[in-house]
Amino acid sequence: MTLKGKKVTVHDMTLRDGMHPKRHQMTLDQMRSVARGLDAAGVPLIEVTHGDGLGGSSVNYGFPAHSDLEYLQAVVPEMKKAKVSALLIPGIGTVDHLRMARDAGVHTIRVATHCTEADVSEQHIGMARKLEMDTVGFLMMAHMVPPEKILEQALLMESYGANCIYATDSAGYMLPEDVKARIGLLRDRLKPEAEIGFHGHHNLAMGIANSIAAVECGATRIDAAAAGLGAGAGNTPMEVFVAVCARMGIETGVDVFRISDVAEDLVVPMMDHPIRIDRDALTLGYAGVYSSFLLFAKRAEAKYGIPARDLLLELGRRGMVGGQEDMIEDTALTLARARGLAA
Ligand SMILES: C[C@H](O)CC(=O)C(=O)O
Ligand SMILES: [Mn+2]
Repeated sequence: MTLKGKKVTVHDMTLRDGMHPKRHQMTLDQMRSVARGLDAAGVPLIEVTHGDGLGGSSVNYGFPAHSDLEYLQAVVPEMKKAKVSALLIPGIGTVDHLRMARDAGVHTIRVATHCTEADVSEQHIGMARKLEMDTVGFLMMAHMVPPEKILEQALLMESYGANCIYATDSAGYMLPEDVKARIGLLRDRLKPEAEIGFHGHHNLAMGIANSIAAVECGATRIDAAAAGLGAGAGNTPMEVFVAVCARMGIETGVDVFRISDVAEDLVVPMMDHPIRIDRDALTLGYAGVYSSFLLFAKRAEAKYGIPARDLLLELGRRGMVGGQEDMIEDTALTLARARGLAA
């Protein structure tokens, strides 16, 4: 199938999903300079917030170096062409956060729920539409249920007013056929004017292949991060995705060399550890575990002596999903006791 001439909106994740491996400690200067670089490279949409979205600052998710408002105020006025988005998980972020983001100049709001819980997004999606924002429904951990369930949940979000729906591979578990089944069904059954998006994680090195599969099946928004800076083994690496699109004739409007310079000169130097498929990140993708659990599991390994890989496998067996971060330590303690490592 030729994708020549297809237009794709590349949505940058470096400054939001990339907050997970930075333990939400990016400085305002880092946010500003990366955002300026992305804008100059032609990236049209850039997400900025705590890794867990607006209001994520908490014991459960981690305290950031700056508030969401400070980050937004640092980035929004710097943008010449790019628009800024914010993620919001109902229950973590409130409608007051949403209004704050809109007042700070946020253009796109992405209301994220677990893939079976779209019904909790009605109020936030409805409010975003009332505020005339570009409103996206973001279904997380979309590998956990069949495509028909994703469609059911997407239709709910669409009925609340979302103009774009994402299937989100939060665990980096999906293979291209899994992506095609979900994106293809959404494209067939949502309104023709609804956009479809895909958000990938690179834990099985499928970020690019899965994103291209999504485009083949009708997705027009693709998430990616410069140098892949994101949870787990990172997001789909933006500079690679843009280069592959250029080779295939898919139009992103992003300059390959400028975005690779952003990745190399600005993002790689600010990594606290290499974003790569180490054995723990691989386990996320292999066992279908939420990517942002990675650093929690590594910390629990250091504290309780339970290998992060064993812990992640157990979290996968228990079907733990985003929002259950407190259960990681609890599970580590249970395993440590069972192995005689803790009283
Ligand atoms: C809050 C999560 O990090 C959202 C996300 O990027 C994902 O589910 O993947
Ligand atoms: Mn993600």
